[in-house]
Amino acid sequence: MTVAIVTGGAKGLGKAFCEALLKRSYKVCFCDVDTDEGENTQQFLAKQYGNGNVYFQKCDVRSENDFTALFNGVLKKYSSIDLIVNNAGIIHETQWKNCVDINLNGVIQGSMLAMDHMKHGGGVIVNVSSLSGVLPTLYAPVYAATKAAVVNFTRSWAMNPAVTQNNIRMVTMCPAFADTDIIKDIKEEQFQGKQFVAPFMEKLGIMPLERVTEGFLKVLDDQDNNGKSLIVTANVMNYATFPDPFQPATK
Ligand SMILES: NC(=O)C1=CN([C@@H]2O[C@H](COP(=O)(O)OP(=O)(O)OC[C@H]3O[C@@H](n4cnc5c(N)ncnc54)[C@H](O)[C@@H]3O)[C@@H](O)[C@H]2O)C=CC1
Ligand SMILES: CCC(=O)/C=C/C=C\C[C@@H](O)/C=C/C=C/C=C\[C@@H](O)CCCC(=O)O
Repeated sequence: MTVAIVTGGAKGLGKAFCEALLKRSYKVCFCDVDTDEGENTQQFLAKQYGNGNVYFQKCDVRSENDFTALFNGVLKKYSSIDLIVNNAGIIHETQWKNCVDINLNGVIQGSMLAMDHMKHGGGVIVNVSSLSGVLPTLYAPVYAATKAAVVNFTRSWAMNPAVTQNNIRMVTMCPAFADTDIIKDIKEEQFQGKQFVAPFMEKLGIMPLERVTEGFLKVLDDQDNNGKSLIVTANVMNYATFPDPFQPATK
C-alpha cells in the first residue's frame, strides 16, 4: 500500500493530484481549510475510486495542531505515509502575513512532519511552488518571495543527510498559470497592480490541469531529482538550473 497526503486538495491542482494518485492506486488523504468543498470532493473521489481509498480531513496548514492531527489520522488509518504534496496556497499581497503563513510556513510544517516520519522508511516530499518562485513577479512580490523560499527550502534540505541518508526525495514544482480558481474571481487588493498580470498571462497562456498533472507524475517518476525544481509551462517541462559559484569561473 502506498499512502499520500495532499494539502489544499479540495479543488484545483490539489484535487487533480489526488485523482492522479488514486489512478495509480495510492491511498490518499487530502486536507483543506474549506470543509464544504472538501466533503464534496471526498464524495466525488470516493464514488470514482472507492470509499476506502480516499478520505478528507479538515486541516488548516497554518495550524501545527491541525497538521499533527492530520498525520496521526493518516497513520492510524493507513499505517504509513510515503508521499506528501504540500500544495495549499493563496495569492494575497495585502494580507501578506497570511500568504507567508500558508505558502511558506505551511510547506515547512508539512515537510518537517513528513521528514520526521519518513526517516524510518523513506518517502517523497513534493512542494508546490510556482514559476513565480524562479522569476521576479512585479504584481505579487510577497507571493513570489514565498514561492522562491519554497524552492530554496527544498534545495537546502535535499542536501542534508537527514534526507540523503534516509531515502527521502524532496522536489519542487514550478508551474505557470493553470486553470483553477486561484486565477479567477480576483480582487484588486490581492496584487501590487492587478493590471500587470494580463501581459504575463497572455505570454504564458493558461494551462489545463492535465499539463500540470503531467509534470506532477514526472516529478514522482524521476528518481534522480532530489532537490530539483520542475518548471511546467505550456511549452516547457524542464528542471530549473541555478548558478553554481563553486564551479571554476569561465572566461
Ligand atoms: N493555478 C495556478 O495558476 C498556479 C498555482 N500554483 C500553486 O498551486 C497551488 C494550488 O493552487 P490552485 O489549485 O491553483 O488554487 P485553488 O485556489 O484552486 O486551490 C487552493 C486550495 O488550497 C486551499 N487552502 C487555502 N488555504 C489553506 C489553508 N490555510 N490550509 C489548507 N488548505 C488551504 C483552498 O481552500 C483550496 O482548496 C498553490 O500553492 C498555488 O500557489 C502555482 C503556479 C500556478
Ligand atoms: C513573472 C512570471 C509570472 O508571472 C509567472 C506566473 C506563474 C504563475 C502564477 C501563479 O503562481 C499564480 C497566479 C495567480 C494569478 C491570479 C490572478 C490573475 O488571474 C489576475 C488576472 C487579472 C486580469 O486578468 O487582469
